[in-house]
Amino acid sequence: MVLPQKATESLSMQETMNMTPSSLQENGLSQVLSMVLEELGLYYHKDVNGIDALYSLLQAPWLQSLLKVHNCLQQYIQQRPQPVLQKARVLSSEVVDALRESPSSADSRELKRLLRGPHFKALLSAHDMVAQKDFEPILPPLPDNIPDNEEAMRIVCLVKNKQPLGATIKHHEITGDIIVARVIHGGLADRSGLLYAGDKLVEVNGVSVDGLEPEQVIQILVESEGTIVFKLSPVADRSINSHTMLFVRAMADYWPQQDPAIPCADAGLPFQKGEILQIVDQSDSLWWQARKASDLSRCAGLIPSNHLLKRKQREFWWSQPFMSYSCIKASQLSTIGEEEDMKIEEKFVEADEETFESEELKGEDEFRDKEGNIIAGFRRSMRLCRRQTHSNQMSCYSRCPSNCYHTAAAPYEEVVRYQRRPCDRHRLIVLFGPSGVGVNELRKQLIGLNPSVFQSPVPHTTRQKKTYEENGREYFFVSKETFESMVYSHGFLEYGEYNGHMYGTSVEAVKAVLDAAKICIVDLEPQCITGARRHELKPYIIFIKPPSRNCMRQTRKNASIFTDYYVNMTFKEEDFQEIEESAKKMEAQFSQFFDQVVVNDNLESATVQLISIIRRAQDEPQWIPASWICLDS
Ligand SMILES: Nc1ncnc2c1ncn2[C@@H]1O[C@H](COP(=O)(O)OP(=O)(O)OP(=O)(O)O)[C@@H](O)[C@H]1O
Repeated sequence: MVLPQKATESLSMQETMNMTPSSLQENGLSQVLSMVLEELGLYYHKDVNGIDALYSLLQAPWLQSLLKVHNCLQQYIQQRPQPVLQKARVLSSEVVDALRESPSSADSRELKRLLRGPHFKALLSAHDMVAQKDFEPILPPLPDNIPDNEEAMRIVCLVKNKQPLGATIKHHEITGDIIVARVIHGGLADRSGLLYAGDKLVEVNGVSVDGLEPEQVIQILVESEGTIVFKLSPVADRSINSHTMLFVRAMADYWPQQDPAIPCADAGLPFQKGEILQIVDQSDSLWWQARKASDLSRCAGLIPSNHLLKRKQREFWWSQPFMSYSCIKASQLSTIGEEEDMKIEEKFVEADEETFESEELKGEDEFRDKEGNIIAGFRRSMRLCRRQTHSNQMSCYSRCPSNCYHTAAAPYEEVVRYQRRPCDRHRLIVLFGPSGVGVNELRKQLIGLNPSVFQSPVPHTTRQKKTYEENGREYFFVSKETFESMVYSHGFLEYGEYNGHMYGTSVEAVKAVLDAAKICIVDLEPQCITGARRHELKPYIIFIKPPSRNCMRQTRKNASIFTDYYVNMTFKEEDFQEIEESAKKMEAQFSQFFDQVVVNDNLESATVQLISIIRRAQDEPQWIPASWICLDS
């Protein structure tokens, strides 16, 4: 790396710090940057932590170019540029004509290509419109009957178009005057820059609002066409809105039209769990303004503040009649009583719990790669343990059949855009879905197709090692005490008991896969998702959704369902029904955690889709909880 020479005329770091903002602007940021670089040069050989990275960043050509652009723009901000000509578009066409007739060269060809580009043409057209002050719409002249003593009044003319005005009004609590309650960020009133929250409304289109109700004023606004003229008494102490931009993930649904408490339902922003919102105004402690990250061009809408939405959730939860139900039915889980009613066809292989762990079944219980090596994480006992735990834990007492609120959970989760660097661990990939939808099959497909990229963690168990097993291959075989101490230290993503033995997927086993630079794929029960949402794993959660009933009938003709007591049992209508119902409940309860949803219709296409989603999850920017980044640093 070439270090800069210390110029004799440069300022020291201390002098740089002492520069006033105006002197900084005069000297230009790039000059300051070169001074910082020189100063860093002095420390370069002193082995100061992180100096190499900072040095290369400051020297980066893109940063230098950006600074040049910044300096040029800075000049224009101060000078208020005047257009040199008003018909740049015409001039550009003339230049293209002239170039056509002149001898061809590489430069002339490039210039022609640039000038004929649609973006460049549009830019010149925009330039001409600004230069000619060709602004639409033309506002009418101010009324000339404004009394001289009304200098404290402001007359605002807004041209009504199809958009709403973007402001709400209300009675002042003490004076009873009609005042602007709030101006919606990005709406017509906000963009005009002429209406502020707290302004007192005096007249609308020449009609005095004195003694009118806000609804009557709104009626005048609704009925007026074209221009609306407001006469306002400006608010004395206008609060400067700092407009802190914050992105959050909605952890609950909100429907303004169903909320009687919202100040203006039409100004509300409906949202669903999992949607990313940009909060643009938090100046009101009860009603924030936000817009959806998926459509930042729209004007903002009202949403309940964190505190208010939490209160609403609690109130809603308590207002529901009590009823217990299992949020997610343990699919295909049969009690002994139910089993008696089941018609067992001859071809089914019946197996008891012991048989599942017996030597005879070990072959079909295992999943091997092309070389015949065992691939961990697909053992039947582990899956049965999960199912039993699932059935024991998932009996969720809820008062809201369609929407199981966690009253203590925050309704918004702050998120940031995260781009994994190539040197970072891969993100953990979590697949989940109703039992029987094909989560394991898809996991198998992914690992089978590319075992050097995808891997599942090796689970832990307290059961005895069999003669053909190896510690760390099928399972990590540990004592009950070790297992329990791992449970107490939150060392498991999921764990449970089956047939008197403990089974679990440890965080360390997942980290071991990630540390080997592989992509770790786990199949988790939904109730384990919150526990898996850790900064060091940065899980990317994919919900595997069943296709339509018809599609399941068609595609699962030769598929066999995995039950506690039977292997190779074909799907029945009630199995499909249970899968559908479980999926609906999972979506209602956990959709706020979904990063993606994949419909498992055709196995091949669902696998291809998953591979592409996983690649994007690792290589492209994604929204993740801000706390994961804070904890990282
Ligand atoms: N898209 C598909 N088309 C056809 N068959 C499928 C498809 N996806 C899965 N299957 C089959 O459906 C059956 C159940 O799948 P799988 O065992 O993966 O379910 P699961 O979601 O892991 O549930 P469980 O853990 O209860 O077994 C298997 O026989 C599997 O091969």
